[in-house]
Amino acid sequence: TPAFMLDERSGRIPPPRPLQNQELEMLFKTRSRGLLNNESYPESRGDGWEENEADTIYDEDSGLTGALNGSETKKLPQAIIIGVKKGGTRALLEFLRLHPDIRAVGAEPHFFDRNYEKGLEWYRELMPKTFEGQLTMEKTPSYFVTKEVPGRIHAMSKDTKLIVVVRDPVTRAISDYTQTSSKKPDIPSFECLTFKNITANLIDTSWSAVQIGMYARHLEQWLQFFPLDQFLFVSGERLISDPAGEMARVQHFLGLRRVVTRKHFHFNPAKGFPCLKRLESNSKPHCLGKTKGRTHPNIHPDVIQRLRDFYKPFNKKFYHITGHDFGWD
Ligand SMILES: Nc1ncnc2c1ncn2[C@@H]1O[C@H](COP(=O)(O)OS(=O)(=O)O)[C@@H](OP(=O)(O)O)[C@H]1O
Repeated sequence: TPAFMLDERSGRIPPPRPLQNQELEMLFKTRSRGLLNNESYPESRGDGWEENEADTIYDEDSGLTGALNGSETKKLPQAIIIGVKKGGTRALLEFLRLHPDIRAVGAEPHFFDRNYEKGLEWYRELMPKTFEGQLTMEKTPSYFVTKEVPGRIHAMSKDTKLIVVVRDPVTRAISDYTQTSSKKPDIPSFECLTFKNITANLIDTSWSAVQIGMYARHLEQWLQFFPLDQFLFVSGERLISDPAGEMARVQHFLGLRRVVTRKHFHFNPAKGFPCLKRLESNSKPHCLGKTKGRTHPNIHPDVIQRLRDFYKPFNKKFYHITGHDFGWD
């Protein structure tokens, strides 16, 4: 199942009129360029793979509008969703794509962590075309925990707006583990992997599922390059319980009109998550694919408690730095 279909975009195509020969030619060129660009996509697309179908629709639209008035160009992103893995980054990006002033890459480019040697022009080519005044965005959740990334984004533009979707680090770790074990069913239990030495109560901080949740540590790296007011911390929990409220904060932070509102969301009780409504059609709301909102395994309560204790000082520090209590403790 494709995730959110993005044919809201078609609203931006000018009213139909017969195309001149020249325009047809331009249209053809733009489309074939688009195809080549798709081929140059990095192999790694994160696990939001099923959403990429929507991307194709979206790129074709932009080719069409661009050909008709020639004013669209590919720009480097002015805002990036930098993390965190399993925080709700796909949901946030898909919610943002409802906004007419935002265009975003569907796949995760992994430019600043894995493809940096390809250069900024390669990165810019991945971006969708935008009109003046539209924001270009991408999401790659591993940026938040990769130490080279803050300096690299700063070198691209010191004004880049940075969005971090954060989620209770214990649930996040379990979600991360659930994803890994869905691909490698033979891995040891969560309880096993959590500890270096269970009798000594020594948590294995080198296990990425544990390490990613030490948010304060990672944030300190970023704060060496960017001031705090260039970040927006989105609550992954509120993105589920109050998507419109959280989206109001995001749109405000990005300096956008509040277009995405409660009208766009429909809580799907079977899925247990908000799904998106297309306002101009009566079709059913679209939910994210089945890799989003997986059932988590039951983890031994003692292990959960030990992880809670472990994260407590990191969470406290994170609340202190951000000035926001996310309510995980
Ligand atoms: N609307 C909606 N629909 C479905 N899922 C939603 C939604 N909003 C947030 N979430 C939560 O997003 C979690 C996956 O996070 P990410 O998209 O950041 O994961 S990834 O890092 O890109 O793999 C995913 O984690 P799991 O529940 O563990 O699968 C969801 O809890």
